Amino acid sequence: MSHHAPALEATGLVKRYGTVTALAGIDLTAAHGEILGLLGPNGAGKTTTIEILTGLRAPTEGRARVLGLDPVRRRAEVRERVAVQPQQAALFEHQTVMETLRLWASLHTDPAGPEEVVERMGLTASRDVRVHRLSGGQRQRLLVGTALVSRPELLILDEPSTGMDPNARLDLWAAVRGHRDGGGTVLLSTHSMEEAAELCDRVALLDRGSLAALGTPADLVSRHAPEQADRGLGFGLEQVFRDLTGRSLADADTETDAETTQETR
Ligand SMILES: Nc1ncnc2c1ncn2[C@@H]1O[C@H](COP(=O)(O)OP(=O)(O)OP(=O)(O)O)[C@@H](O)[C@H]1O
Repeated sequence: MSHHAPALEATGLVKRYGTVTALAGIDLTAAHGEILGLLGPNGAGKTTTIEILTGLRAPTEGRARVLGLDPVRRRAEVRERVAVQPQQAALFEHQTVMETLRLWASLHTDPAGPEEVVERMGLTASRDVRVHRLSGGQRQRLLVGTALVSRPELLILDEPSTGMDPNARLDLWAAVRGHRDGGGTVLLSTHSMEEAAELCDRVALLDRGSLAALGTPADLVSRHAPEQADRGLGFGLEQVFRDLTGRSLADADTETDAETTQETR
């Protein structure tokens, strides 16, 4: 096992779709046991980065490694050790929360117990509820739970808190921290500066396919926006992004708030 390699490593990643440059040369690493956030507005290249790291797409140029493995060539091994939060379509609408988690557990040799996962995701009260009756935020948490069932060394989440109300978000954050505290590594994308500031050990600020900055939230704020330090790190990160790119993350965040209202029904 190549445990000395970083948990993930991207070197000079470029991705072009015809004339569109989605990634313009990104360098990233995450250490084992770290929560690394990809923070950027819509179209910054977060999903493309994740798709390359999970082997769904090959980069146009550059190199990606997860747990020391080439995600395209060593796909089978990567799939055993890396879990990606699945899409909504991976859920069966007529199954209950527990049935869903048991089904996912049955696909792995040494799964986490569904009971433990349901509790970690704050879904105990909904354990016997069918998927089609769950709120948007509950479905999201169930999807993250299905990824946790495999006890992955690396957990990859693409905008996991979309559609969640503030309490659901706290449950999600606790589960993500729990995974890290158990030795796992987490890569997550977000367009919420608050989520990046509260949850991530280090944050990569992505803007139009380029890395604007990479560091701990506290370091980024003290280096680029020290005058904002006492207004909170989330606010500070917004200012860092604005200073470095001349644009705002907040526009993207308004969209999250609109989605969040769907949770209450
Ligand atoms: N299959 C594709 N064909 C053409 N262009 C694409 C394709 N996928 C992504 N792009 C473009 O690449 C850029 C980066 O997109 P990407 O989805 O990685 O951004 P993102 O940061 O994840 O944004 P979002 O929050 O909207 O998902 C965008 O300009 C997007 O339009």
